[in-house]
Amino acid sequence: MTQLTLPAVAKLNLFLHITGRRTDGYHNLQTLFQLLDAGDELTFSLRNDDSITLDCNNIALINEQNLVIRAARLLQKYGKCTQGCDIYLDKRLPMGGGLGGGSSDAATTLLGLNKLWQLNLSIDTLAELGLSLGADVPLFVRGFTAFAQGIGEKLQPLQLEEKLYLVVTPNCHVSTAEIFQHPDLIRNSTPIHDADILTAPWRNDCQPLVEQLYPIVAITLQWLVEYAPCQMTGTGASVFAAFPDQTSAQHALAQLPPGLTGFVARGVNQSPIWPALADTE
Ligand SMILES: C[C@@](CO)(OP(=O)(O)O)[C@H](O)COP(=O)(O)OP(=O)(O)OC[C@H]1O[C@@H](n2ccc(N)nc2=O)[C@H](O)[C@@H]1O
Ligand SMILES: Nc1ncnc2c1ncn2[C@@H]1O[C@H](COP(=O)(O)OP(=O)(O)O)[C@@H](O)[C@H]1O
Repeated sequence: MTQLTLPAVAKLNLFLHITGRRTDGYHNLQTLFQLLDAGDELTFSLRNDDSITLDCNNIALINEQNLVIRAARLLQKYGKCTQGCDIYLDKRLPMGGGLGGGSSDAATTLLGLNKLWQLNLSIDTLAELGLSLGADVPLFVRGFTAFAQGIGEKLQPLQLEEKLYLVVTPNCHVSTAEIFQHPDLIRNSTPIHDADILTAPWRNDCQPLVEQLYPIVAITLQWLVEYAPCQMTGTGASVFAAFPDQTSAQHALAQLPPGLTGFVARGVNQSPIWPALADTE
């Protein structure tokens, strides 16, 4: 095999409760990660030398800081690999939207190059490598909808109803680091017990602060709530609501006010990367 094309799906945080702050500045949280069937796509092509290159439909993303490049270099070093690759990233997800696009791209890179370079590293090893790139990366390496604790890396798979979601992104970029550093962030929520995950009230502790700092997020939620109960995902700025069917979701999408972008996607319990990887066997 010399070439591989794989999806890098988005996630929603159906709830996000922040239960404390660790001494290293990271926050302990409890969150319900819902994978979606929509996202970016990456193509990996084997090279004869050890160079790693990135091309992308968004030229602003072609740089050494891209999580795709960082994941590829990390894996090449860890796996003592003498091969390189050319990577093409088809960026489709909004960035800085709390949809985990960068983390998902990194995870797909780890999984894809593990296969292309025939490193045979375990999923546990890839998840651990991924955690050094970002708190969300292990979720996408494992590729299942999950209840997460710790800083987001302690994952417990969950089977949820695979609902249809409308995801709406206002034209603003929310920095995850800015929100977690803010003095007004709610960071003392009472932890919920595993048994109460599906019944406890679902809310996002970052949402009140983000609505205050970025009024456009509050305005977007006010628009969406006219159609269905809605919430913010991650540290924003994207918001989402579940719809009973394609017709009603597409109808709301068609009414989007100027300045907002959106897409409809289905929640999935397992990432489509698993069947895609299996097809390459
Ligand atoms: C909080 C979540 C919920 O999904 O937000 P989103 O990024 O999706 O919006 C994620 O876990 C984020 O994951 P990720 O985006 O990979 O975070 P990282 O790069 O590791 O960290 C970005 C910044 O957020 C802070 N951070 C992140 C995760 C966490 N549990 N506590 C934190 O305090 C870190 O201090 C860091 O400055
Ligand atoms: N492959 C990538 N895709 C998107 N963003 C990336 C990528 N690599 C690095 N980044 C950086 O990470 C930031 C947050 O990206 P993203 O994962 O889309 O947001 P979030 O963590 O809010 O879901 C971007 O603004 C960008 O600077």
